[in-house]
Parts: sequence; C-alpha cells; structure tokens
Amino acid sequence: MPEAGSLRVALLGCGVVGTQVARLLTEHHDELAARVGATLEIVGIAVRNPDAPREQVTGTPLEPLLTADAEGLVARADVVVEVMGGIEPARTLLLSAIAHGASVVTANKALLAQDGPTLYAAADAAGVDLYFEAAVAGAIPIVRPVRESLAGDQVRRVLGIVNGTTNYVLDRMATEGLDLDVAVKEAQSLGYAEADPTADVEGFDAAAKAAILASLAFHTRVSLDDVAREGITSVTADDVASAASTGHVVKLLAIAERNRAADGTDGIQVRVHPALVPVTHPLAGVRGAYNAVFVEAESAGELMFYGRGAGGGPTASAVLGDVVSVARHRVLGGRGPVESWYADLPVLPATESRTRFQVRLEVVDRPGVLAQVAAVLAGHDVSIEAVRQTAGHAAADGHEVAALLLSTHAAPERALAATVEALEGLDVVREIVSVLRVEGS
Ligand SMILES: NC(=O)c1ccc[n+]([C@@H]2O[C@H](COP(=O)([O-])OP(=O)(O)OC[C@H]3O[C@@H](n4cnc5c(N)ncnc54)[C@H](O)[C@@H]3O)[C@@H](O)[C@H]2O)c1
Ligand SMILES: N[C@@H](CCO)C(=O)O
Ligand code: NA
Repeated sequence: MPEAGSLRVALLGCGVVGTQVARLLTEHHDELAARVGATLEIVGIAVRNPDAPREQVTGTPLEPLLTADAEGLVARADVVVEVMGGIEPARTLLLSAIAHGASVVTANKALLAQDGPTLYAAADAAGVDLYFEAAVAGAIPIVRPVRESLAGDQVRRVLGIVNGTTNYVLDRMATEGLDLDVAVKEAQSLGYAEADPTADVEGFDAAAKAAILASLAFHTRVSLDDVAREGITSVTADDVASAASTGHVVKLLAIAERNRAADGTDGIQVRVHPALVPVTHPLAGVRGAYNAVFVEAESAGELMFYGRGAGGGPTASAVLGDVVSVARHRVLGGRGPVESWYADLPVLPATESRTRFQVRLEVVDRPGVLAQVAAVLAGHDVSIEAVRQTAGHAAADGHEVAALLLSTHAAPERALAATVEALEGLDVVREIVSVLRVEGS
C-alpha cells in the first residue's frame, strides 16, 4: 500500500512524451499534490535501455528511477502511465496494471484503435479508470468534451484535422507551392514526421484517432478496420493550386458522422481522406502542424477545438490532466466515465456516403465534348453544380486539349465512382486528373 496521502506513479516509456511527463510530475510536484489531495511519486520509469545516455530535463536526475523491468514496475503502482507506444508489450502491461488494481493513462492511439474494447472491459471489471486524452489530437481537450461535456447531446458529425504532419505538408504545398515529397522532407527535418512517415502520410495515424472519436461520439465500438482510409500521397501541387482557385484548401480530414444507407439502415460512417474545405470554414484556417476538431451536435450546434496535436510538452499536458483526474478518483473514491457502447450502430460502408465532388479532367477540345461529359453525369444521376474550362493547349499528338473542372452537388460515393469509370471510357477524355471530395460546406 502507498504511504497515506501519497500515490505511486509508474511511467512506461521515457521518450518524447515520457520525458516531459516526468518533468511535469517532478517540477510541479507540490502543486499537483495540492490539486489531487495526495502527492504523486514516480516509483519507476520503464525503458528499453536504462543505460542509454539521455538528456537531463528535470532538476532531479531520472537515472535512479529507470528500469528495464516494466512488468515488475506496474505491480507496485497505483497509477500507470503508458507512453511507450506500439501494441506489445504496451497491451500486456496495461492489462497487468489493471489486474493489479492500478488506474491507467495512455497516449497510445494505435493500441486503443486496434484493441480498445479489451482494455475498456478489463478496466470496467477491475473498477479502475482508463483515460486517454493524449491519444487524440495531443494537447487539445477533445476526448473529455466528447465523453463528458457532450454526453447529454446528440453528436451528428465530427470533422477533424488530427494529424499535424500532414497538415503541415499540405499547408506548405498551399503556401509555397512545394511538391509533396519536398514538404514531407521539410516536416522530417523539423521533427514532425518520423523517419518512416508512412503512418502519417498514408492516414493510419488519423484513422486510429477517427476510430477513437467515433466510438465516443456515437456510443458504438469502432476499430481501425472500420475506417475507410486514404492518405495524402496522391495529392499534387496542382491539386492544391486548383483548390485555391475555387476558394478551397486541401486538408486531410478524419470524419465520423451519422448517416442513413440507401436501404434505410441508420448507422455511422468513419473515414479519413484528403478533402477540399471552403476557405470560409473554420478548419481551413488551421495552419502548420496544428490540429483542430470541429463537432456538430444537435443542441450545442457547432464547436471547434484547436491547438497542438503533438510534441512532448503539449502531449504531456494532456497526460497530466488525466493523471490528476484518475488520482483524484483514488483519493476521493469513485471513477470516471466508463465506455458506453449501448447504441451499437452499424458502421456503414464508405460507398454509402454522400458528398460533393470536384473532378478535374483533360478532354479533347472540340464541339460536343462537354455535352458528352454532362450526359455521363446525368446518366448516373450526379448533378453538376458548376463547370469550368481553362484555355486549351495542343498535346504532343496534335489534338487540342482542354482542362475541365466539374463541381457536383452531393452525390453518393458509388454513383461518383461509376461516373468516373464511365468518363474514363469516353474517347474524348484523355485523363481524369483528380477526384476530390468537398467537405464542410
Ligand atoms: N510524440 C508525440 O507528439 C505524441 C503525441 C500524441 C501521442 N503520442 C503517443 O505517445 C506514445 C509515446 O510516443 P513518443 O513520441 O514519446 O515515443 P518515443 O519513441 O519517443 O518513446 C518511447 C519510449 O518507450 C520506451 N519503450 C518502447 N518500447 C519499450 C519496451 N518494449 N519496453 C520498455 N520501454 C519501451 C522507449 O525506450 C522510449 O523511452 C505513443 O503511443 C504515441 O503514439 C505521441
Ligand atoms: N504523428 C502525429 C503526432 C502524434 O499523434 C502527427 O503528426 O500529428
Ligand atoms: Na487530446
């Protein structure tokens, strides 16, 4: 048992986030004790290699606390903070901590999106807290607002910029006209993107966060496999410039919304993809590596949560908020909210979503071509909102070609896919340059 008035905190991981968590726990030791009603004492920090040289970031050296025995450490803690990342051994260690009766705080979106239900069920059975504010959009309070502040409302839609790396890359493409690979290299040199940027640019990181947000917003289990995912690797500098010419910016959005399928089934949809956002939408102003989550709820209306989604200090702020919450519960008794999946809504396939689209294509520039293109859209019941044709140029084979930009009214994804396929089959269509969804209008 801990000393009276003292709680034992075990830290799993001492990297970018863990170091800052350790710093805040030591630097603000007395203030945290006053806020919690008990002192928070770090009893150990599990790392892969305790002997590896590390920067000293706290007044008290952390070296004496480092251990490679993570399993032994969780057995002697009241609060376990997991900031090591990855699926294993993080999952086993969290389950072990819960089985020992510890409350747990994690920043691990990958684990929660893959196997959250196992952790939630274990925490529920043991009567301990499982908190994870840092797992979605770093420092931004979004898990707690959706899980608690909006618990009396009906969330209709969540639109998020939840990956700082891709937002930085798209922003640099828009403001400097950079190519994607150049902007990604810049993001790596600034420490935003990992050496292997796949999880960010292919949308896996955003998809994990989308799954977590959708579970909370719609009281339904949603895992990473339920998220339709498309990254930013096919977005070109040309797409970004074309977006600007129609009053849009390209953003990688995580979208979770209530929807009704063509057969009348009520469900939800969760998807991550690049989208055109009107410059007048609040999400369009989210620049650089910042994150923001835009929530539409029945009674609250529109809400936006904005801030830093990554980085050691900002992420540690969210972790510490959770540590204080779970520690207060241990001091005062009771627990925080448990997972709520009563609604159990079906996750509808992405083909059931309805959005507006912009299709850019190159066509042969001669009479009747526009009519043929329009007929294809009409044949698939896709309504055209606007058409813009830019001056033609002579292609290498002597044909005059023109660039067309078609904006559609909201259309089912499946109709749009069939339309694009039919357009590709037209002799007069030389190339479908891009197809982008328009969101937030
Ligand atoms: N870095 C961010 O900006 C950020 C933002 C939000 C959430 N997160 C999440 O926080 C977690 C940690 O991220 P990070 O950037 O601090 O990672 P990191 O790679 O900088 O640090 C990981 C730490 O965990 C330790 N560790 C890893 N595997 C271990 C093992 N098997 N046994 C013992 N120790 C082990 C490492 O030694 C290291 O100290 C991840 O789940 C990440 O998704 C990070
Ligand atoms: N790699 C993530 C940070 C952690 O979630 C990002 O770029 O936003
Ligand atoms: Na957060």
